[in-house]
Amino acid sequence: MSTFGPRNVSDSITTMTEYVLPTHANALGNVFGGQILAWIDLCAAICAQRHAGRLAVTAEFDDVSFEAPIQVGQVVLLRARVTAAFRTSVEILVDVEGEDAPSGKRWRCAHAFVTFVAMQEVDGALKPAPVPSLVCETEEDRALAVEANDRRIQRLARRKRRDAQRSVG
Ligand SMILES: CCCCCCCCCCCCCCCC(=O)SCCNC(=O)CCNC(=O)[C@H](O)C(C)(C)COP(=O)(O)OP(=O)(O)OC[C@H]1O[C@@H](n2cnc3c(N)ncnc32)[C@H](O)[C@@H]1OP(=O)(O)O
Repeated sequence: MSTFGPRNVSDSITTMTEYVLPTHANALGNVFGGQILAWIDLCAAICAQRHAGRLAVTAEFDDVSFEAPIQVGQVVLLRARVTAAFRTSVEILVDVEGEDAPSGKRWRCAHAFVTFVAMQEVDGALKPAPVPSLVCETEEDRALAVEANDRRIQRLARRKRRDAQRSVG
């Protein structure tokens, strides 16, 4: 059972804006995929912790594909939302867009589903802790929550297969 009351999807929506500097970019002048993943992780972590009311750690990143590049001098916009809350874990969707600030032009760059697990300290060690349930406010929220259940089933099946392979090896 959750130690906190239910929370709305809108309570934890998190946005971040980053300016792409030369230190973020590869030799082509495009932002590194790994840098985008780091920003996704941070944005999702803030969102998960806002929902959970606790520290939360990254458990799994689902597949991420980079649909269009973002270049030095352009802007990266990230928006994270909770799509589903389970017992101790939440699924977060992060959408990433590029923006050319002077013209206002925006384009879709990437999206990722990331699972975070809420943690609490027990006898000096961090252990998974219950998260509040999620209140869907819109039709889109409800659709994402249904799809999140399917993704969770697949994710946990993958985890089981990995664990089984490790115990054999
Ligand atoms: C007090 C200290 C103050 C410190 C003040 C510092 C403040 C500043 C903090 C900044 C924070 C920023 C955070 C950024 C984000 C990181 O960078 S976090 C760093 C990277 N991540 C990690 O190091 C996590 C390492 N992994 C682990 O610790 C453990 O595997 C986990 C994720 C806690 C899971 O532990 P476990 O023993 O397997 O737990 P288990 O009970 O089996 O499962 C718990 C839940 O995890 C889910 N789960 C586990 N593995 C998976 C998986 N692969 N896929 C999906 N779900 C999974 C389970 O389904 C379950 O969910 P529920 O069904 O309960 O909803």
